[in-house]
Amino acid sequence: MDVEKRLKLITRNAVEVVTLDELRSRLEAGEKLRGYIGFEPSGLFHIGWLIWAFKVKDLVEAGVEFTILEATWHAWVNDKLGGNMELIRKAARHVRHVLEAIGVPVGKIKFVDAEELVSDKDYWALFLKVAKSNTLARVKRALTIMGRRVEEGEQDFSKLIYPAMQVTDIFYLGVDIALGGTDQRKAHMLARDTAEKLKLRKPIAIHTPLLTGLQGLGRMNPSEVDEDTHAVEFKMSKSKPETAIFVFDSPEDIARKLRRAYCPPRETRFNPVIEIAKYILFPSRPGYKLVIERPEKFGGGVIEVTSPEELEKLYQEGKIHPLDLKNAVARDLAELLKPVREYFERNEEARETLEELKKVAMKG
Ligand SMILES: Nc1ncnc2c1ncn2[C@@H]1O[C@H](COP(=O)(O)OP(=O)(O)OP(=O)(O)O)[C@@H](O)[C@H]1O
Ligand SMILES: N[C@@H](Cc1ccc(O)cc1)C(=O)O
Repeated sequence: MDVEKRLKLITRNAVEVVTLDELRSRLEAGEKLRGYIGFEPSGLFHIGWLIWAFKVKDLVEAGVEFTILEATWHAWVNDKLGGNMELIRKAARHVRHVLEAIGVPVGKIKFVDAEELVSDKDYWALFLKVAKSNTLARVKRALTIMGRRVEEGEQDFSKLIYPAMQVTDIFYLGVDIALGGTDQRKAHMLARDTAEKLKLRKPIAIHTPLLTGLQGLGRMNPSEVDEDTHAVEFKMSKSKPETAIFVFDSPEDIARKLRRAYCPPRETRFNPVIEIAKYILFPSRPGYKLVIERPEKFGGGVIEVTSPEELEKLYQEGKIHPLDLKNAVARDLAELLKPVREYFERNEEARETLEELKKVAMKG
């Protein structure tokens, strides 16, 4: 694959690449690129995670050597699953099953448990170097990468070391590319600045969009919501199961959840139904068309939408009714997730892990 093709594949559907020039020059130099993403194994796989999972697929296809970090210790620091490591590890296995079910080439990916990193004293030596290169104020500003407001992050001291651990992960794994949703930007910027101070190579950051939870913004006005507030309060999150569609949900559950979802007429900003189409359905395969049917009593007919831009335009002009949009999105999302449901039916171990996690995770 030539450089332009690889570049296109690596960057498509991403919100930003920091920086594109660095990525291009490393590709042009013919370097073997290594990338990673970390996640906190602490619950069930929601559809927001498909966005980064599709990007992992693109990166592997573009020849990037990829590692997935199961951030078990970070989940502990972040009070997930009551710090129960056995459950945290099960949650990590659940994610691996889902990735396999949606066609991410897990055989070509290296999975690393954070336990491995922290059992090496070199990791902690590196951690101290990272910590020494940064002020407490700077680290505090990055606390939103844990999905918490800064004040919450100060509740117990362990949380203050989380951002420096995440930066240390990047250097310890020696990756060129750090992938994550836009809520991870502060960790990646901290890593880039720290790299400069420690004379290490700056990681390139690739950020994918964040899917808004089904509750939307509630009574907030979209123009009043900044990126941090959106990430902490309104993104779809496994810690708030009522806001999420899970990848193993039945078509009926998907339809029911979407019928109740926030979807104000003509408003596309932070509209989760529009975003599911834009970030998940359109990128899911080339040539995808969203076919929206209008009931007979409202004049009938079918609208075929061929791009996210067209969808946004038609919706803003009031040419698509929210309920018709919800029905079309529910139908195609259920179809997209069929292989996941089938995988969980077939694979007993995956099903058992899922059932166990459901019991704990659904309690919130
Ligand atoms: N709603 C979302 N849409 C897209 N990406 C997401 C979403 N939520 C999390 N991510 C991405 O998934 C990765 C793992 O995030 P994380 O473990 O914090 O998930 P989470 O669902 O927010 O969990 P929690 O509720 O426990 O904070 C990160 O790169 C993050 O940016
Ligand atoms: N902070 C990330 C999880 C993570 C942890 C460690 C890492 O090295 C990378 C990512 C999140 O909450 O989504």
